[in-house]
Amino acid sequence: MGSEIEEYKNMIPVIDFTDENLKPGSESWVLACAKVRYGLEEYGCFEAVYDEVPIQLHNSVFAVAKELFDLPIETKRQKTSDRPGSNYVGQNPILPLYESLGFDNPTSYEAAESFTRTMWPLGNDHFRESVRSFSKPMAELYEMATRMVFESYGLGRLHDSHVESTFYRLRFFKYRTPETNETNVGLQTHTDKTFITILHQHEVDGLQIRTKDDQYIDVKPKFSSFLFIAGDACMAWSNDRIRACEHRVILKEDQPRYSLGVYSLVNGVMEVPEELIDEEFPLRYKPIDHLSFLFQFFTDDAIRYSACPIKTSFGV
Ligand SMILES: O=C(O)CCC(=O)C(=O)O
Ligand SMILES: [Fe+2]
Repeated sequence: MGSEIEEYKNMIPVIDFTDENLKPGSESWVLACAKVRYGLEEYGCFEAVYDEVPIQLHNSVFAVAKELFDLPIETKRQKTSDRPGSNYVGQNPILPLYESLGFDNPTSYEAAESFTRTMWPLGNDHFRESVRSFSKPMAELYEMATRMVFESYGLGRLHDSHVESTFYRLRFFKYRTPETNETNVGLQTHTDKTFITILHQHEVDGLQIRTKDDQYIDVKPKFSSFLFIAGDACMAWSNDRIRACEHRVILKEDQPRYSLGVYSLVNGVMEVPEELIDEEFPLRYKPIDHLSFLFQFFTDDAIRYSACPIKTSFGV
């Protein structure tokens, strides 16, 4: 196993979740757990290949994403919620190319229908069902991959309760093409405030990951590939063993870019598991209330613009 891990040094690991031999406890499972952990500790991410999203579904979810962004701005602004970070973002002079919109619990019929009706008062079954069909395999991928993360630290016993307290948020992203003399930065380098984000790109590339030694690696769009990214909450849960993935979007092509993010957010309070505390990693976080962290991040500029918001909120 050691030598197989060696092969993954200096590149973002790729794990094939479609592999039939990938059953919990099998040799390939144990190897995949090691790769997942290596990817998250070294880069804050890994690439998951998962063909439960066939190309037809990939195409239809991006076709409806385009339909969504083609709606008038006033319609997109109708999406409001008291949950932090779930409103429409766009026409922001600091991020002129970027627009983003989404909703919580995308696998649920009621939640998907309610969002769809906010956007299309007469309904849009194709939108609702494409989004639900895409979100279901994303939830499966999330459960399998987080099981590997937990098991790689000997914390398999905590995984079921993690999944029970997790909910998902689906967000659609659009970047228009820059005009002459305009910036080509779609999104500045940042970490996500999520536990995990699963990113999926369509045709036009632009996503880049920042490495520990300040290099940027391009992540190419592939229809059956998903980038599994650790957010600030995962970093804190792991007591800083896992890096929150720093990433950005740079527009290089003369076409609008679409992408999708499936966010995982955790209800209730997470504590750093005692197995992750030792001399090298003494306890670095108080119990973390993820949703109150999100609320603080979006309402308190002192936290939002601090060097590491989750440490400002919950560091010991
Ligand atoms: O568009 C992408 O691929 C990434 C979007 C992103 O990083 C974000 O919205 O936090
Ligand atoms: Fe992000």
